[in-house]
Amino acid sequence: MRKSVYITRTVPEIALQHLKDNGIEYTVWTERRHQSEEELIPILKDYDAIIVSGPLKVNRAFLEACSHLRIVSMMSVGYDNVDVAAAKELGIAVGNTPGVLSGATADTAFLLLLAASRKAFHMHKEIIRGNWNFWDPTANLGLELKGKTLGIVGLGRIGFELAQRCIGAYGMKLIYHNRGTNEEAERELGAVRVSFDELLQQSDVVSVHTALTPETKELFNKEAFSKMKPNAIFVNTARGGIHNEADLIAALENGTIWGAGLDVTNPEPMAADNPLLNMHNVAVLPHIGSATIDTRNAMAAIAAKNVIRTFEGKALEHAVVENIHRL
Ligand SMILES: NC(=O)c1ccc[n+]([C@@H]2O[C@H](COP(=O)([O-])OP(=O)(O)OC[C@H]3O[C@@H](n4cnc5c(N)ncnc54)[C@H](O)[C@@H]3O)[C@@H](O)[C@H]2O)c1
Ligand SMILES: O=C(O)[C@H](O)CO
Repeated sequence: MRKSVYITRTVPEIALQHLKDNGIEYTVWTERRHQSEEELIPILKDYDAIIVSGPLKVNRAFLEACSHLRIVSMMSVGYDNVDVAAAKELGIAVGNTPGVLSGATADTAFLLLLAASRKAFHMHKEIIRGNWNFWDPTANLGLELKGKTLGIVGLGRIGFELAQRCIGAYGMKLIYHNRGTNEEAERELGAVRVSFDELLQQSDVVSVHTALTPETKELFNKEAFSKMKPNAIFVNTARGGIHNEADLIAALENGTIWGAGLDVTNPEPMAADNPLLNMHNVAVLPHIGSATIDTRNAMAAIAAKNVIRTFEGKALEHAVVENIHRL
């Protein structure tokens, strides 16, 4: 049986090597733009599988048009752009790449937290413009993190690694809000589970690490920001849809909260004139949470192995929708 996979963006070589070693034909879309669903659907008629990197809407309509696919292999841990119920109904496996990217993404959250707390990105821009305002005792002042309270909404793999960094570096106290109890974090990091409102009220840093779901969509809105401390920093490395961007801008402009660090925005990319890009206490990155050489290699390898295992009729390395019905 012919086995072929379409890969929506250039991926690390290790993925291609795994596919070659297993006799799987592949095509890589090498242009530096994401193809639309409309462009992809006719192309995919000639393929048995797809490796997805990017914001492709793998919704019911897309899956129904491509119901011959054996697997949608996500090169990401997040799968909020996939209609999982439709994939299950149609018998299409869905794989993802959890765990291997937790450290790199936690590093990005930590970087954004530090950058926002010390206005680092703003001052970097000022230097480029030739504005060196140094040794001014009352200018460029930031916030310190030592002994402060870190509140994590969605304390899973990435949140745990961020907490380790904040506790190790600054002895921060950890509170969290989750659907369930994270016993490991309570035991190893002294985490205390609180309600969402208690977390907003008590935290000096609020970092969100849930998936984007109907429950978390715009969870951080005007009401949520209004409950936070005026010197609090909001960090989002999860998904831009979890915050309402207009409400975030207003909260920062009004001094409702102190600063923000964002690896994800709503929408992506954000407009070049977005006020967040010119705020002193805000650090923005273009969704690079997992973008290290090691991590992207590891993600690419899992994405390829999930395809290979599907063609072999084996359980996926990491499954959102298992291909078990094919065994
Ligand atoms: N910026 C990036 O490049 C990047 C990289 C990796 C992951 N992400 C995002 O980070 C998310 C988290 O990844 P992870 O591997 O840590 O996931 P995870 O599943 O290990 O952790 C998520 C946690 O959120 C909790 N949760 C889910 N819904 C909740 C709700 N409504 N209220 C409170 N808690 C809730 C879960 O119980 C879980 O503990 C991903 O879904 C993805 O969207 C972004
Ligand atoms: O979910 C993930 O893995 C990252 O956001 C990359 O899309």
